[in-house]
Amino acid sequence: MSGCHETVVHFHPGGQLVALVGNPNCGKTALFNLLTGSRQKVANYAGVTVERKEGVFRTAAGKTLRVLDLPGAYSLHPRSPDERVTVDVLYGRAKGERRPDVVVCVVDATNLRRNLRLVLAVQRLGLPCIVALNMADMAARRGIPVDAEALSRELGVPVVPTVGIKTDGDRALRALLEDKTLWRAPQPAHDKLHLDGDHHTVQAILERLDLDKAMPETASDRIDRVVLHPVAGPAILALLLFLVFQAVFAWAEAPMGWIEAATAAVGQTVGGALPEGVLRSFVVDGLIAGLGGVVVFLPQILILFFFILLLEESGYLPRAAFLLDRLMGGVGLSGRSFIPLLSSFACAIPGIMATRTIADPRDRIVTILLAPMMTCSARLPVYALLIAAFIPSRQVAGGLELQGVVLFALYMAGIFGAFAVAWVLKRFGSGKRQVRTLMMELPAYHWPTVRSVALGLWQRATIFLRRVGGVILVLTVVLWALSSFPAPPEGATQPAIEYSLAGRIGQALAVVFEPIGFNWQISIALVPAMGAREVAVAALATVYAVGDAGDEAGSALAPLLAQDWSMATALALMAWFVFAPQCLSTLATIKRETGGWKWPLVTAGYLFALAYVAAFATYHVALAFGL
Ligand SMILES: Nc1nc2c(ncn2[C@@H]2O[C@H](COP(=O)(O)OP(=O)(O)OP(=O)(O)O)[C@@H](O)[C@H]2O)c(=O)[nH]1
Ligand SMILES: [Mg+2]
Repeated sequence: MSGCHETVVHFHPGGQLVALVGNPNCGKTALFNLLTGSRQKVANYAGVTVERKEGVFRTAAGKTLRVLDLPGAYSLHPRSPDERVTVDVLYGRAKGERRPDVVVCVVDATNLRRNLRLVLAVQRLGLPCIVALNMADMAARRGIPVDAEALSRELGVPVVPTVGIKTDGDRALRALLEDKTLWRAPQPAHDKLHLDGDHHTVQAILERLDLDKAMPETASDRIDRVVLHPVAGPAILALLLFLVFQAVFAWAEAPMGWIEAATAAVGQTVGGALPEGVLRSFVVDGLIAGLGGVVVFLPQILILFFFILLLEESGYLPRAAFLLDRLMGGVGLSGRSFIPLLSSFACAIPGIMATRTIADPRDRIVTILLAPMMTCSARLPVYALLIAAFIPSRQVAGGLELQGVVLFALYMAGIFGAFAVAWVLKRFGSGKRQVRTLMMELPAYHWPTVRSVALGLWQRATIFLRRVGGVILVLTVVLWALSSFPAPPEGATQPAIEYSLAGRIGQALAVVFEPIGFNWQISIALVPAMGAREVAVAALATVYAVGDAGDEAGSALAPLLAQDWSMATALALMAWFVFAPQCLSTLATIKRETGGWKWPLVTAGYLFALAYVAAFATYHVALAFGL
């Protein structure tokens, strides 16, 4: 395509379009999932959805409607990139999307004062509009008597109660969408007053519905008195995080043992059945050693996500953001950056996308730059492998498991690294910035349902196994081939792998990596690990399995490494992985979100530099201590 003139072709797919619009965290995505059978992410904090997502709703009469889930918005004057997505759709400005035929205004029945203002603004657009009075269960439990019919008379549009977390909680909404009279031409735009006027209109409605009284104190308020307490709050947060890391090691031990045993058994059976040769090496050293080496970390990843899901669903996350706002303010970050950074513990990609909720462009860029330093779940296999090989499993001070302590320290290293960079950017960055207080909503706490946690874990397991069967498999096979060919010349004295292509490349790279303590096997493993960090584990497993021709098939990698590397090397490699931006998809996401090559290049450059310096320092300090 030529870039000369800006002709934007708007492609509007057919089918009548329903858009779900509402304040953040009112349950739009929960309803969207019920209506369309999708499984988009639902969690108890504002700003979960940052892109528009489409699904299909089939009416009883067999008609299909296209349904859009949209990011939450407080008003139709967008302040952050995610709100802009919603407002663009409502005005028909979204690229490749037509203007909705019907808007479902989702409102949180326990917070009508704020939610109704957006409804009034949407009504003024003149689009056919209906109201889903969501969280009807919560309102009933709290004794807030919202009368849907009375509200419908006040607003002049249909109002139906819904419960986003109950199967069939969308029944009334479905019935309404079936109603043909809904799909008439747009209503005339209301001529109500704007802004301040809306405030009074809402107040008048609430008074007439007898809903303007002071709310009784809720259970959430009582919990918050402890959780947000200036002393108890941070202590609880620290304890919680610490428990998570202990659990990741303690609980995973047994299931990891099973997977290891199974891998070894498969390796031996298959290895025994195949004749000595290339095919056997491919299956045993390439596939089984490589992939088995990664799959073994599934239990740890699931345990980590189990806790992340609990924190997300319970409503604790915004509290943690609130507690850390002061601390983050000290290094020039706002509490707004907390949730994007925390999401990056799963994976930097959703974390970087979540920065769309940050209104200030400079804050957003800084958060994007820091997100890859948070320890994503792809690093877990690498850390866990090195810890299992080099850190003895024993109790230290007060019954803490040393391996868990080291893992915690690695996570902390990423966080402190990010804070240090943020501080430098604040100190030497351009211009003075005013400090703003964090305005963040604290949603009501609720118990995560077993169903939603189970579903979340299932999704994580599938994502991980798909990675193993996809990118990790491909890269491992490529590495196996490079390590196996060409075969060594006649009368070769060194192990065969040293004559292979991988061996040669590794030895060439080792010149760069030698000062930080990496041998050629590590150097070669780092190359395919640019595609996905876990590949480092599969690659090491393959390189050592191929290189270790005489050894029993399917033997565990950790003891091999423990024999071959010094402690200093292992620690340096851990330090490298804290910082190294070993993930092309993250860099691609940064390019997409910032719209250019500048920021992904800056990110890659400074993180590789940091990684090298950190590994160098770690290696030499460790050597000095005689490790
Ligand atoms: N009790 C109750 N909880 C609900 C209901 N609907 C949704 N929730 C919960 O409310 C929280 C927010 O739901 P989401 O669907 O993620 O909200 P959203 O409006 O899509 O939020 P954003 O994408 O951040 O704008 C989640 O914890 C849901 O489980 C409901 O009707 N009753
Ligand atoms: Mg959502």
